[in-house]
Amino acid sequence: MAAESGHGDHQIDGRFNRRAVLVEEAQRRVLAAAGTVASEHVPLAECGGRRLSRELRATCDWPPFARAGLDGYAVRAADTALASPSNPATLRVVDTVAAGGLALAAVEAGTAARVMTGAAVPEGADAVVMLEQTAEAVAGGEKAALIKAAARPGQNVAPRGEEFRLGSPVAAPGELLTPGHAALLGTFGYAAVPVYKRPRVAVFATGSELLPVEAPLAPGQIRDSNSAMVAALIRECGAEPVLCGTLPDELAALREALARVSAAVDMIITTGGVSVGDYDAMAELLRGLASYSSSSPAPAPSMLLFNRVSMRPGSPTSAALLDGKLVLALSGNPGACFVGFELLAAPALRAMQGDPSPAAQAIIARLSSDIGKGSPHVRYVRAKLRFGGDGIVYADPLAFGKSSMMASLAEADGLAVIPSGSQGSKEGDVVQVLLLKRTC
Ligand SMILES: Nc1nc2c(c(=O)[nH]1)N[C@H]1C(S)=C(S)[C@@H](COP(=O)(O)OP(=O)(O)OC[C@H]3O[C@@H](n4cnc5c(N)ncnc54)[C@H](O)[C@@H]3O)O[C@H]1N2
Ligand code: MOO
Ligand SMILES: [Mg+2]
Repeated sequence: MAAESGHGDHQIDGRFNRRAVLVEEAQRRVLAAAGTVASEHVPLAECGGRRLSRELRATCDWPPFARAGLDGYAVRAADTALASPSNPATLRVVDTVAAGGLALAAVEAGTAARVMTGAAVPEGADAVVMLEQTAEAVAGGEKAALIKAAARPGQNVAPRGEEFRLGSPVAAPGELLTPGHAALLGTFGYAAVPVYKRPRVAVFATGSELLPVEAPLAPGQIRDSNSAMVAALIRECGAEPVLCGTLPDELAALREALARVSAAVDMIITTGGVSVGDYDAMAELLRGLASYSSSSPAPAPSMLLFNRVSMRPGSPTSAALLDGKLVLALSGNPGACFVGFELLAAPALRAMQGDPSPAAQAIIARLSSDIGKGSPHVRYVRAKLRFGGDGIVYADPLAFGKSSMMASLAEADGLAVIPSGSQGSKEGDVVQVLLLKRTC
């Protein structure tokens, strides 16, 4: 092992030789390494929450025919120009059209067709008068309708192509499909929908102190809570966690477990073991890699992307490519693990599914209390958002927000971004808040 100079003779393994990158640079490197996953077809009824992998267009005009918006009579508006309750227009009824049916007769001057909501408006008619403004009658021995209100041309008729023209775009690649999209795609006959596959993400919790969740506590040990948290976060990003359990703080065990799962997943997330402790084995594994270089012409299959990020919590968060697979090594501290996921893993997972704007959504809010101390690193403070009666959104910083703490994680709906600097932020300051509950 190469000796490090200037740190005392017991520091022989370079574990302190870590250069911090800015959050934006870390995000850029991870996104560049993430790529996109392959696509697949899913049944229409299962497309909600998936991301479309290619543009879909209207396969016909929509509506495909002039459509009655109400139950009533299809008329020529001109025939009703003078109609009123006291002076109704009397029109001979030439046909009755159910939704799904077609009129056999056209509506000519002096005639009308009874139509149901959703029926094709017969040729010749240009308006529909609602049934409530009509009465049935007999005129000259034939069925007639009394029209008691003047109709405007086009009234209660949805013209062909009003919403979509054949070939016009319906949904763009990367769009997160909603129930509304399902309706549109069904309308245009897309029984199977091309979507990005759900990225498969291996999750390892490293730490010899970790017990399975179902185990009773033992002295000095804790249950692995990161695996379940990260799995839930992965699902929120539309990806599929592959839970790989816990690993001891041993380099060989880590190396072997990661290599074994690598081919079966699109990304690997580990938690723990990334700091400078004697048993921080992920850090040791990553130290063996060549470092990222912006000037290298092509990425090497295995390289360290970064092993320190200028942020709190989560400064030891690391990322690498191992045999071409993106590995995000999050901190073991639950708060830092959560923040590292939101800032680095979540955008990568969204980008892998074609999301054109994968960064966290942010709003501007007013801090409701001081974030006392300054920091050389940008800080992400768990906060609860609140709508003040004054129309302003407030960010209430939550108690128990330290990196090692969990109590505020469940409650937080945003991360208030406190810029680096000597001051911290004060009550009333306007800050950016990254939203944890995405709406699009
Ligand atoms: N001398 C220094 N010590 C530390 C530094 C430093 O710069 N110098 N950095 C601190 C910071 S900041 C962080 S963050 C942590 C990062 O620690 P690791 O990522 O190495 O994580 P571990 O050491 O494995 O564990 C930390 C903590 O989290 C608990 N943990 C771990 N895994 C889980 C899990 N799956 N579920 C629940 N809790 C977990 C673990 O028991 C520890 O308490 O390092 C600081 N130290
Ligand atoms: O960077 Mo660590 O995550 O503060 O505690
Ligand atoms: Mg550690």
